[in-house]
Amino acid sequence: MTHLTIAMPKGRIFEEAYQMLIDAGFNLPEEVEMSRKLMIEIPEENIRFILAKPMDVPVYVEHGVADIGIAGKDVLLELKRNVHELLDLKISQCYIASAGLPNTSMNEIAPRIATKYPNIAMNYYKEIGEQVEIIELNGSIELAPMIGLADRIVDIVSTGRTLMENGLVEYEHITDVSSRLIANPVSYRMKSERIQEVVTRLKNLVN
Ligand SMILES: Nc1ncnc2c1ncn2[C@@H]1O[C@H](COP(=O)(O)OP(=O)(O)OP(=O)(O)O)[C@@H](O)[C@H]1O
Ligand SMILES: O=P(O)(O)OC[C@H]1O[C@H](OP(=O)(O)OP(=O)(O)O)[C@H](O)[C@@H]1O
Repeated sequence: MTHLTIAMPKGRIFEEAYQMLIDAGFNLPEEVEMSRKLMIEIPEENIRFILAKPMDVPVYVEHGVADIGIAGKDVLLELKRNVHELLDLKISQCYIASAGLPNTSMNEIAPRIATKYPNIAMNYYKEIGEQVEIIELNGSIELAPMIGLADRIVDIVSTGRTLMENGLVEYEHITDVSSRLIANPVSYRMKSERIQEVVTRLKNLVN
């Protein structure tokens, strides 16, 4: 059986994605999420997992140190790495939207947009013909309009609870997001049978 290295995102996607692999019939230990280990060998399946920051998964896959990986569509759109997108796993579903304080219009001269997705935000405002100033943050994006740092944010919305509890409203729905199975292009050719088997087994669960 060909060896596979799989890059998994730590954090909120991990548990659902790992459970999906178990449901797909892979013989994996149940207690892995309790561990602090970042590299886990599963000799029974000839699989090695590496546990990376969600934004770093496509980097490991593009460089070929992981053959396949699981990444949010938000991360793929933001980073535009050279990886193949094989399957929409339809987990961690959410969307990217612009939001701000209610009943406010954007400053006419270079409105300020706070986001952890500078490329997605820039492309969106370019498409709709708005010239904006991007303020890049790493988290707690909703603070920016409340404290007067930005006119709008571009961020993930799932239940809408974070917006609501911080007195913000959604303005534009930008794009839908879910987690995707991705592959290194060379691995995809060299290990096609093994990778295709993973795709087929996961596809049965998605449909
Ligand atoms: N509220 C949410 N509901 C559902 N999915 C989400 C939500 N927020 C983010 N996601 C998805 O989960 C992925 C990982 O998010 P997570 O919050 O675990 O990490 P992160 O905030 O990007 O990284 P960090 O480890 O720096 O906190 C995102 O790339 C996105 O696809
Ligand atoms: O619509 P909701 O269900 O409230 O989810 C949306 C929130 O979830 C994410 O934040 P996260 O928990 O990852 O925190 P951070 O980005 O501030 O680190 C996202 O950046 C939103 O703030």
